[in-house]
Formats: sequence, structure tokens, C-alpha cells
Amino acid sequence: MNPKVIVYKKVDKKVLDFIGENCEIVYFEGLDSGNYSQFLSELRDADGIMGSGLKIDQDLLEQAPNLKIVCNASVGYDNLDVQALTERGIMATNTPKVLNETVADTVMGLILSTARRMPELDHWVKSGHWKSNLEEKWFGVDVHHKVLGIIGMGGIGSAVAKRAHFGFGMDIIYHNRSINIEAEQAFGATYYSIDDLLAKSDFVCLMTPLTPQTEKMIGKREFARMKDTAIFINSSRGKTVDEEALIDALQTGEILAAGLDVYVDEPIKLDNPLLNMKNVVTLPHIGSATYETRFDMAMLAATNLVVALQGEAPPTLLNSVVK
Ligand SMILES: NC(=O)c1ccc[n+]([C@@H]2O[C@H](COP(=O)([O-])OP(=O)(O)OC[C@H]3O[C@@H](n4cnc5c(N)ncnc54)[C@H](O)[C@@H]3O)[C@@H](O)[C@H]2O)c1
Ligand SMILES: O=C(O)[C@H](O)CO
Repeated sequence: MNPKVIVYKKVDKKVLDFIGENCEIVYFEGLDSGNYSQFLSELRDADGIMGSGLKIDQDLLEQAPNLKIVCNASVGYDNLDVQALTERGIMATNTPKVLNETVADTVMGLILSTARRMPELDHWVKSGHWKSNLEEKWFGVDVHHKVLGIIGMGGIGSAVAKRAHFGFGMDIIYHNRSINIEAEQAFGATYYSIDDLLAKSDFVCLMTPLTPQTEKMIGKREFARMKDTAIFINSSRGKTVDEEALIDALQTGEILAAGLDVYVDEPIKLDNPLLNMKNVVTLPHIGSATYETRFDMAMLAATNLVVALQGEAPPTLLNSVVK
């Protein structure tokens, strides 16, 4: 009998067909209050699950006694209690690398649109205005040849550094858990302590995973160290930043502007002050959201699922599980 898997995210038909060659699939295009109890009942005898964003912790695992693998169709896996999974002998996988270039494109988009105030100008033109003699009112700041400070020089951070260095002549400085020799050799990136990076950067780009060590790693103290002309970019996870301190830094002019793809609450609440700030560019957590990259991520997650349920090691396994 084929193993039973639940796919709880909308994926391309080719991905479903690939999984379906070896597994019996229960498919949810997404989970919500309307179908969550059905998901839980299917979970009871599921061998594997694949999707993204769902919090997978002890409580949920209690309801999945047959589970052998959890496949996140995302690189970030702060939604997984990896220790609980490991203790139960359940494999966990994510989708590293395949999204690096696309997320880096998004980060460059945030840098450019924030520095050159593109959403504001777009709105201005579409509402029937032109620059006329108010031109200076719409000036931005240069991006090229500025200092870009990257906190978290991993896969995506390095792809951002490549674009910024070779495309925009930016000086790359970085802070990371460890020295990244490849980035130093390839982009002339220089390692800085976090405090020195904050003080020297024109653009501060946060690209770490969310972990107990990175939660609120950028807060009041860190914004105070940044230049008052600094632009802050966050495409990692909302909780890596103290959002109240960010709002305060933007309101008081402690920093110039912010480009954000991620928030403490997702979806962002409509009364969040960030939504009413002209010096903030907001995206709805779409860093990797292109057809090509979402396909590649889903296919990698599906490969992990199928390979593991055939008894082989999945390509991007996060934990070591004793069977
Ligand atoms: N906005 C989006 O749509 C989107 C898309 C993809 C990834 N992400 C987020 O970006 C994160 C990074 O992705 P990646 O593929 O580059 O991961 P990665 O593992 O390749 O790189 C992360 C880097 O952060 C560094 N790091 C970890 N903890 C640190 C700390 N305490 N201080 C300094 N550096 C630290 C690591 O050393 C590593 O170099 C993901 O975990 C995810 O949360 C967001
Ligand atoms: O971590 C990731 O891959 C992105 O945030 C998409 O969820």
C-alpha cells in the first residue's frame, strides 16, 4: 500500500502528479478554520505532510502517531519544533538554496523602492500629478556606492551581496555567526561586530533565521546606533525585530526609512502604524513568490517527501533521526 501524505499548500499539478506516483495524497490548497478539523482527522494516519507556515509542535504531533516526515516548502523552519520531531523519530526538511536568487531580487527591490520612494511616486502619478516645480519634494537617496550591512551572510545574504557589489558598486560589510570566507573573497565583504556594522551602514539588511538568539535582535538600542539616514530592510522574519522600536525609530527620525517583507503578526494588522508611514515600503511576505521559484521549492519539498517515504535520506534533511 502506498504511504498516505497530506499536502496542505497550493502547488503546481506537476508536483502533485510527481508525489501521486508513489503516494496516496490528501490535498488542501490551504488550511483555514473551515477545513482544519478535516486536516486533523486526516493527520491521524498520515505518513508524511508537506506545506508551509503551519506550527508543528508537541500538541499537533500528539495527533499524528503515524507521521514519519514533515516537509516544509520554505527555507525558514521556525514553525517546526525540530527537537520534538527528532524525539519522535520524525524527519524534518526545508528548501534551502533554490530561492536564494529570487529572495535577493526582492531585497534589492526593497532597497531601491525605499531609497527612491517608488511606491509614493507611483501613487502620485496615478492620482493625476506630475513632478512640476515640486520636484525636490520627491528626491530620494542614492543606492549605488553606499555601504550595505548584511546581518546573516548565508545563502540569501550572499546573493544580495553579489547583486549589491557587482551591480551597484556597494561596499559590503556583514555580521554573521561565523566568518564567511566565500563572501569575503567573492564580494570583498568585511566582517564587523554588530554594533560597528549598525553605525557604518547606509542600508542595514537583516537576513538571519528566526531562532531564540535572533528574536528581537534589532531593537531600540540597535536603531539608536544606526545613522539617521539609514534605511532598514527586513526580509527574514518579523520577530527578529522589535517592531515597536522600529516604529518608534521611523517616527522619531532615528532612521530614514524601512523596506519590509515580514512582520510580527502576519497578516499585518490593519491598525499597525507601519501601514500609514510614507517612509515604509511594505510587501506581504512574498520574498520567494515567483512562479519558477515556488515551483522549485514545492518540487524540492516533494522530492524530500517521496524519497524519505521510500526509505532513502531526503536531500535537505534538517535533523538526524534514529529509526
Ligand atoms: N521573506 C521571505 O519570503 C523569505 C524567504 C526566504 C527566507 N526567508 C528568511 O531568511 C532566513 C535566511 O535564509 P537563508 O536561506 O539565507 O539561510 P542560511 O542558513 O543560508 O543563512 C542564514 C545566516 O544567518 C546566520 N545567523 C544565524 N544566526 C545568527 C545570529 N544569531 N547572528 C548572526 N548571524 C546569524 C547564519 O550563520 C547564516 O549565515 C530564513 O531562515 C527565513 O527565515 C524569508
Ligand atoms: O522561509 C521561506 O522560505 C519564506 O519565508 C517563505 O515562507
